[in-house]
Amino acid sequence: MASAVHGRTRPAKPKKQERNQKRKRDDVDAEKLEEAVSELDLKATYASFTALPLSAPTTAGLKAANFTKLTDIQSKAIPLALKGHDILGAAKTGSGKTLAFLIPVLENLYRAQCVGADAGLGAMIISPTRELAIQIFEILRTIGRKGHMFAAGLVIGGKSLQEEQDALIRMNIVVCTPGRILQHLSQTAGFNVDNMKMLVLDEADRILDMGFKRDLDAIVDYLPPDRQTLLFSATQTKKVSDLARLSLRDPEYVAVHESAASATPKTLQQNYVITPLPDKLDTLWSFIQSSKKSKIMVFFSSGKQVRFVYESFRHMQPGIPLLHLHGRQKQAARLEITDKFSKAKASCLFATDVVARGLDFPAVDWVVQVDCPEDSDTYIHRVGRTARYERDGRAVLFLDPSEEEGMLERLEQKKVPIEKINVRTKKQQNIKEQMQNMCFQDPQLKYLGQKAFSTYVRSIHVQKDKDIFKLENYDLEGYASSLGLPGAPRIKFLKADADELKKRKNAPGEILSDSEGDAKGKKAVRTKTDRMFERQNQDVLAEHYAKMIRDDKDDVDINKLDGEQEADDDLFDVKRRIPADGSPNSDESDEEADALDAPKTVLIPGAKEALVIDSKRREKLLKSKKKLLKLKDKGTKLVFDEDGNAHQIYELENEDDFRARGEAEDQRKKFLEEEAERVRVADIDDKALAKEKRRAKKEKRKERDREANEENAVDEPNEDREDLMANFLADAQDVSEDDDDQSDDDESVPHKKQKKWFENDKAKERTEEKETEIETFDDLEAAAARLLG
Ligand SMILES: Nc1ncnc2c1ncn2[C@@H]1O[C@H](COP(=O)(O)OP(=O)(O)OP(=O)(O)O)[C@@H](O)[C@H]1O
Repeated sequence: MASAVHGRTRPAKPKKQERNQKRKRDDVDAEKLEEAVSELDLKATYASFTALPLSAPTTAGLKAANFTKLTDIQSKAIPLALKGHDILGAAKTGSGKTLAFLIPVLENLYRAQCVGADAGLGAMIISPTRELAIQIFEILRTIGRKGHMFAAGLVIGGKSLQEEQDALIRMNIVVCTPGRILQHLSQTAGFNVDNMKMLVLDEADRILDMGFKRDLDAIVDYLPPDRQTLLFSATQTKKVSDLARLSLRDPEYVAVHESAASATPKTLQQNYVITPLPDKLDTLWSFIQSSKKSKIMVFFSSGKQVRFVYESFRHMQPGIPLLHLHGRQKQAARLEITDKFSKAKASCLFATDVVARGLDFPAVDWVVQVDCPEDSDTYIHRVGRTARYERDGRAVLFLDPSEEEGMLERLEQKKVPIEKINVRTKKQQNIKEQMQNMCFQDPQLKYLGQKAFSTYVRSIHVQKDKDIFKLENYDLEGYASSLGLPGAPRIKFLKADADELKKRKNAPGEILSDSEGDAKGKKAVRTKTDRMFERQNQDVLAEHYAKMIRDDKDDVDINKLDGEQEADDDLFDVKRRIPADGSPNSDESDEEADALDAPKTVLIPGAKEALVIDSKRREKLLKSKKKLLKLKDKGTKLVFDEDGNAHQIYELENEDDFRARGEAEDQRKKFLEEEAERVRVADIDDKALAKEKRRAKKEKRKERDREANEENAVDEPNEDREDLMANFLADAQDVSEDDDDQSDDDESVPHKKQKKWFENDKAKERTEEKETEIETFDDLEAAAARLLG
């Protein structure tokens, strides 16, 4: 079989004459096979591949790969599919569904002689993830390599569109992801799907759900309606709406395990442990410590958690190789990790649901679900990464006490047998202090912890099944502390969630800021802890802003970031000095850290009273002359006469002297007249002076404008400035917003322009004056943004 991987074609090229001879043989074979297939008895049970009317190349390929006996789903689905039926195939995880659709694809195209560039695309196999598409493609190559002439390819993105386009127009079979194939359907000239005979959706329920709905509907619009459609999944449904969307023709529902006692493999042992959210990492660490010789997959609900736990556990040297995988890593890194994990004997892979479905890692011993899955289907797919094809496997689910009842009910409805177990107290280790120390010493890690916290909280917030996930039931303060954070980060929810938020206004800890309240401009009450937290994270946020202008992607190694930060340290130190002990958290202005052991009393010269020194802040005050002046007595202003005698500014005149000068009333009148005249004269002078000053100022301003105009004549157009600033600030302010998890992943603010336009020297001077005091979160953002300038 010719194969085009990522757009590069690697044909196994027989000579032309040989090819023609082979074609003739295949034609004859195809006719015979057609006859044999039409005679297939659908009621019979086919135990071995040799019992099926399969082409010589497929039979040889299966044999070479040591596939001899059919699994249940293969035995039921393959004969139907060979006969051209549409199929809804449902069977447990690891039961061999991939061959159940790949064999019919090869065979049906072979019999139809849909081979060569002229034949166009014969079959499209869609997978929800790139990893799964690659795996399917590899199996297709394995069983197709013994003499099939099809051009098969993988179209999953991550490579140049042009390369893929060139290969795609020659393909007979394509394995693809929905987004990328849709792009080609709409953009690739010469990509002909008019003769397409088969459409296969692996993990069909996933591809049919909301996430892919638009892509899939658009793809189907391009495809010929008279094709054969095969849908497979371990959690397949017969939803009528889906059948209509795909215009299935009398589909056969093949659900081999429907009558089974459980929806999961018999060889899988499933347990759950009740682990309050703040203890989850302790339990996970303890588990890993006691399973160092095993191959383990650990599931989390977000990539941020995966990264944080991976980085922090790595620091703690668990004694087992750790790997991590999530959707925001580069494709090459993802492939390398899946490859490493496949080959590993003992290893622990932290992952998101990107590897929950379909992936066939050999010999996984344990699946651990640290974060409760969103529904029972996700649970089934996750645990299905172990106990595959008759092997044993174990799975353990961590449940917060509040999740227990709801989740167990859902699992029971889906026929998932699961039993409670407890962690041995002797084996349970407590790593909270270590986590805190690590976050304390490493702002990068603390930053990741904050992101992990906020993505977790958001993931709970958006969960649909509120019988399981009720945000107010979780101990979020405790959770933050277990991640090593000094307090629970404040989290903004989207405005659309306002109703939900209203219900949770009285949630414990008051850590959730009400976006509705924010929208109305109401200022939330900031507690002492809030202020402390905001201050303690200035380094981290500043680094985050810095990262926004770096071409950094999410999978950047944290050690590398550390290295990069070293170079930037001076810059950040100016704004926020790390105390001598090196601890970024021991900010002198933190109220908590402010208290002294015992108050002292100090006498300040000239002060009206003794000063009690009961805090570090007051102690610091002693060192500032300017501030001390405020406490001192103001003193008395005296004037000296020509003889050097001191007088008060206003001294009472001797009464006799006063009377000698005439009547008091006359003296008053005279005084008023003289003063009025003096004021009038002074007024004229003042006005002249003010006029002169205004003129000079105007002159100066004109001069400045002239200079600025000259500069602008050689610079970039002025109007860009405001836009750039607005764009940059809009991005920078989104620190606590995540979700998408994208804020620190897709930073692409143009560095050069920002630097150039962010602020001029004058503005810098002005802002530097202002930036000494950082009181609010806005101040903090502004300060961090200024650092970038
Ligand atoms: N007929 C067979 N004989 C021997 N091994 C088989 C056979 N069919 C499949 N397998 C093996 O069983 C394992 C699971 O197969 P496959 O990945 O197709 O399962 P699946 O049902 O698609 O699982 P999931 O629902 O998780 O996607 C693979 O390692 C595969 O090589």
